Amino acid sequence: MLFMVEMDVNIPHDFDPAQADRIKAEEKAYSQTLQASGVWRHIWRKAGLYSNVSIFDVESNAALHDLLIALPLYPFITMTVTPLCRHPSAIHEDDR
Ligand SMILES: O=C(O)CC1=CCC(=O)O1
Repeated sequence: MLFMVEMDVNIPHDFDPAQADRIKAEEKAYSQTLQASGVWRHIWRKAGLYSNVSIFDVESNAALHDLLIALPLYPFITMTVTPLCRHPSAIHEDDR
């Protein structure tokens, strides 16, 4: 099952910068592990924003939920989740 997840990150200005850097490093490692596994298919920065748009390929809504709430930055992220399905004009076999 494919989902588009838009993540807007908002770390409070008075949050400890060293702790923020540690959490960002954990987030990067977590994200890159899931990208390598194929579950986190795409991640794109929204230009000019501390936001990304990501595509996940997971087995179920519950699997996506578990993955998202485990994000190290989760307490600082506002998310929008959109289920996706294959477009009839898609030419790439993995767009499903
Ligand atoms: O910087 C972001 O958009 C938040 C984020 C998600 C995965 C990652 O590595 O950073």
